[in-house]
Amino acid sequence: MQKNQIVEVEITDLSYEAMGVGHVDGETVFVTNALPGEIVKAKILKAKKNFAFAKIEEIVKESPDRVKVPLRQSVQGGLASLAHLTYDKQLAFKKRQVVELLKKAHLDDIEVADTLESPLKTGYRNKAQVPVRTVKGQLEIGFFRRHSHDLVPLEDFFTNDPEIDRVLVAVRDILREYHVPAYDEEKHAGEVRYLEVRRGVATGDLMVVLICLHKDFKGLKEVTDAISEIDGVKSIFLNHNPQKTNVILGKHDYHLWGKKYIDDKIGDLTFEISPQSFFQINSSQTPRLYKLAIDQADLKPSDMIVDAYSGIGTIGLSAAKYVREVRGVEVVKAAVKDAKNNARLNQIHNAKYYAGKAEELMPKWADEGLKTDVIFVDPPRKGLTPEFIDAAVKTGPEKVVYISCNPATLVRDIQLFMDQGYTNSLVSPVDMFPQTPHIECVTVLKRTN
Ligand SMILES: C[S@@+](CC[C@H](N)C(=O)[O-])C[C@H]1O[C@@H](n2cnc3c(N)ncnc32)[C@H](O)[C@@H]1O
Repeated sequence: MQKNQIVEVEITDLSYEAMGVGHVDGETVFVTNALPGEIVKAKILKAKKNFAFAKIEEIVKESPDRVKVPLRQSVQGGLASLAHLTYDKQLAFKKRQVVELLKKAHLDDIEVADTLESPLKTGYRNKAQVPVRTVKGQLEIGFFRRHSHDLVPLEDFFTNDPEIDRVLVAVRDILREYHVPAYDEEKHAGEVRYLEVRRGVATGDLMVVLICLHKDFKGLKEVTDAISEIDGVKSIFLNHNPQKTNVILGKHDYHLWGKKYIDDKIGDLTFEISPQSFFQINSSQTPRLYKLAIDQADLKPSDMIVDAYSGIGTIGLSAAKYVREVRGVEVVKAAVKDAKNNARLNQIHNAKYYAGKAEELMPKWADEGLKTDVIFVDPPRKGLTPEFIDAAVKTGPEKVVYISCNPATLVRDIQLFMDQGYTNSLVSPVDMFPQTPHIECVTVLKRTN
């Protein structure tokens, strides 16, 4: 296959990134937005030695599972790259990904539950970070076209809470009104790089974060005053990111107006969330995810539990009433401060949170002789480290409840726990990210000796 060649190809599978997979002359071709069962004419965009990437020119035979997507651009841009597949089939796709990863690791005897559907299928995101750039002489918000930094202007982001889109558009209009320059990546000049908006779904509180090249700019006071007038906005920050980087947030947040956090609820608990703290994105599904994890832990009043990768303490604090003691560890200091605060706010007195890397604190605790009954882990995509797993096992937990946002590292880590005498019989995918290929799972590892 060669660049710009048009090939006719039958799509036989979906890749983990939700690209249609087909074969031409024994070589694999990945076609954006194509679905299994379809025959498409596709244009080769990039050809490598044994495989190629392509985009659809014409659908010759359409899948009955194809959904006509209202926002085709955003789907192509990767914002919601599964949106062209019916929701039922999205759930089945996610389950199958987990089944196949387990099979590849020769762990076929572990059962995979049906993916737990999300109550909200669109408009579920309680946080958005969108790029700000100048397009045709005007400041725009939108998304970067796939594999590029070309901004496609957008007002309806499809998976965002519509209240968040309302505020994004209102802030965009204020920036235009006060002639604030958008960031220019090539010249490393201008001001606003990204807009972040977070919403406490239970309270309606909205936080706006202007992610900027400089700490201050001409008109910042007027812009802040105007944003504070937007209905529902309770908190405004400036995040300073002076680096030439693709990383969205800089290290420092400057409080501009209002509260220093927003409030939200999970179940009957209230949480204060500051700008850089992790909070589960899909508020409609989070209580169901935590319930599954806590039910599977089968907690006892005498239990000592660890909440590792604890964020603002949501899992440990949700479990605290069932157990004797909770100890949490989290690397982001502001999140640990939030966790301590949240324990106080909810009058929970048996939970302590510590700042540090889980792979460093867990070995320290194990060396100090800590004994645990249940360990909850909820790491980022790269999963756990062997050092963490060794130390966790040393504290003797009967169960390790693993919440994972990357099934590939989950399967790797299940094997590591199995090597240390733990068993696993069921992985439950939970759909936290409808319309995207991202997969969240919950599973429990049980000690056998
Ligand atoms: C997927 S989030 C889970 C947060 C929380 N359990 C929740 O449900 O909201 C992962 C968390 O791990 C934290 N983290 C990342 N690397 C870490 C490390 N090496 N040690 C401890 N925490 C870490 C991140 O800051 C983030 O808060």
